[in-house]
Amino acid sequence: MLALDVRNISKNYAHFQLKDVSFQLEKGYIMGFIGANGAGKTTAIKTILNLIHLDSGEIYILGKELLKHEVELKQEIGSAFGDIDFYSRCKIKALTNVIKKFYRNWDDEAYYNYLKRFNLNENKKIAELSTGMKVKYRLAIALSHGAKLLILDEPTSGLDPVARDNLLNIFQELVQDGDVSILFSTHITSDLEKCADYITYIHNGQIVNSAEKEEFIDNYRLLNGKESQFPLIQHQLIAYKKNSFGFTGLIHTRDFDSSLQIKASVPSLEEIMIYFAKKEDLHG
Ligand SMILES: Nc1ncnc2c1ncn2[C@@H]1O[C@H](COP(=O)(O)OP(=O)(O)OP(=O)(O)O)[C@@H](O)[C@H]1O
Repeated sequence: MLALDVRNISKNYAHFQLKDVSFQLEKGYIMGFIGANGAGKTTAIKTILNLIHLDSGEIYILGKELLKHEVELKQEIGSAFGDIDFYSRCKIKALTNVIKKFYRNWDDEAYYNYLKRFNLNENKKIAELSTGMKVKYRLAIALSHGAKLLILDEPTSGLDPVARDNLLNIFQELVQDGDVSILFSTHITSDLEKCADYITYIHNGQIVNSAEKEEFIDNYRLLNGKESQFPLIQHQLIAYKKNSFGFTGLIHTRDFDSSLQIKASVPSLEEIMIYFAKKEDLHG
């Protein structure tokens, strides 16, 4: 079953378009949503939460159409949106007492377990929470109302390496039973290498690729060739950099002719992103 099915969504802003974005997340898995600054991650995430209206397309969550079942689905979605900084003078305890009234499946026992686990003191004011504590508080809320789909915009940014590692471990634990699914955006590709099952890559408002992580990476090869080899392959390269020995370039695996004897390796996610950004510089 699909936890999330995004079908051909589009959104037009004056200077940016989300163009025909489609991707699917299977129930019980973690999907990393990547792309450069301004690529459209937050815009796409906001449409999935129906915080902004679509111009076209459809979104299905846990098999139900978002627009038709929004109230019901909001019970099943845990997100890290809604700025809690607004309630800075409020204590965790007081804010939770307000929030929990919105959720029919609220589970106090689970909530207190998460507070304990995340080392959160409910007598602290929101203003007293560090970035990492705020992420954990939001997660505690999402997990205590029985959310089946977590949609998180850069949950690990601003966390120190230890806190990040802890959070990624929690993500992995959450999906273990197959009931919870997670979509999270990030710029930190090592997060994805550690815990994402699927990767969706958005570039200039369009999906470049959405696939299982190993398959995603296997779509590309990083070439390291001599100057004399460059003309043989230049037109197949997604992007390249020249250096004093020759060139390095990214290519779709399907376009690579291994008989050319050019050294090829499997790129990292970071390298894939860097070369896609470079493509703009090369082709305008
Ligand atoms: N309300 C809005 N009105 C007009 N343009 C907008 C609006 N919100 C976002 N945009 C534009 O949409 C584009 C994509 O922004 P978005 O925040 O979705 O990118 P992002 O991938 O999340 O970037 P980052 O990694 O920097 O957070 C940007 O060019 C931005 O200026």
